[in-house]
Amino acid sequence: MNTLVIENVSKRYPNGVKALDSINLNISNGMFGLLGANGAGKSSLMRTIAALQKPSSGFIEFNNIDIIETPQIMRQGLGYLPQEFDVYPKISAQKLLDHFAVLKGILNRKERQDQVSALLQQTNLYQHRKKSVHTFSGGMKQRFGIAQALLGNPQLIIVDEPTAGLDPEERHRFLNLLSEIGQNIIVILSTHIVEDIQELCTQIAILAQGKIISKGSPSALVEGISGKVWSKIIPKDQLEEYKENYQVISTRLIAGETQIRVLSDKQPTSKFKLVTVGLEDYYFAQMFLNQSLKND
Ligand SMILES: Nc1ncnc2c1ncn2[C@@H]1O[C@H](COP(=O)(O)OP(=O)(O)OP(=O)(O)O)[C@@H](O)[C@H]1O
Repeated sequence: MNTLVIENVSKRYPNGVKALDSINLNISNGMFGLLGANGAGKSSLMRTIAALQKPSSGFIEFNNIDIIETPQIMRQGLGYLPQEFDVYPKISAQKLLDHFAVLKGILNRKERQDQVSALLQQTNLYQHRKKSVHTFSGGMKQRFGIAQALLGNPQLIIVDEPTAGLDPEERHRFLNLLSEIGQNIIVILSTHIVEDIQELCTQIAILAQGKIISKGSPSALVEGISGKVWSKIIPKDQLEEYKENYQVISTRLIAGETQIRVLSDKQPTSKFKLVTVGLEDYYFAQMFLNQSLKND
């Protein structure tokens, strides 16, 4: 079992932005989802865990090794698929993966060929191995990104917002691949898309303005607000009024009508219907409560 321990990690950039504020997380094998809006600090945390930047304070240990003191250990044992990974020379997928394998220090030719073939198979790209990666679809490129991240058998994989721009089928395929990999190692998936993590991640954390505002198993978190979210269709011009009187956590347009979802221990009025809650409701509720705390 692999373990990643993050204790009191903060990061302030030279321009004064505090991107991470006392982060504490304990992560072991499986898929871990890090959820947060744009600018919440997800990439800052991913880069810090990947030992690509040092935290301003705090402590990170991977399998009992201090990775702030010895970042090279982390960089060697890690697979990282950054947000921007889209620059490919015009050579075949197989050759490019072989090249990445050399960069990862897999110098034995036979070992390299075996790993490259196995990874192309695992990511379902073997039949496309002779094609150049720049001709691949978005989903194929992301799967290629995972193949390169898996070179050298890393025990920790970090994927930063991997599903942006993928169509539903490719997204599904990609997430299933990650979940398969997560059975034996730690996979950290950072995303602002709730559906990406609700079914596949065993543990999640929600990040807002550099702080973890909630963490746990998705089902336990969702259970915590079960029976407390109510919906109502309202005239659009009354939205502000409802926001003043109720804890409106989300608004959506359904078949041209405005539906609000409200957080409340009791049924607000007889016109409100109880909602079967999902992770998205939990996420919106947390964001709402976090914002209310800040406004107080
Ligand atoms: N190298 C940097 N120098 C200065 N500020 C930075 C740097 N990188 C990120 N920031 C700032 O830190 C905050 C968190 O950014 P970060 O990219 O970590 O968030 P994110 O959750 O990954 O967002 P996104 O999904 O938009 O990438 C933002 O205010 C951002 O402008």
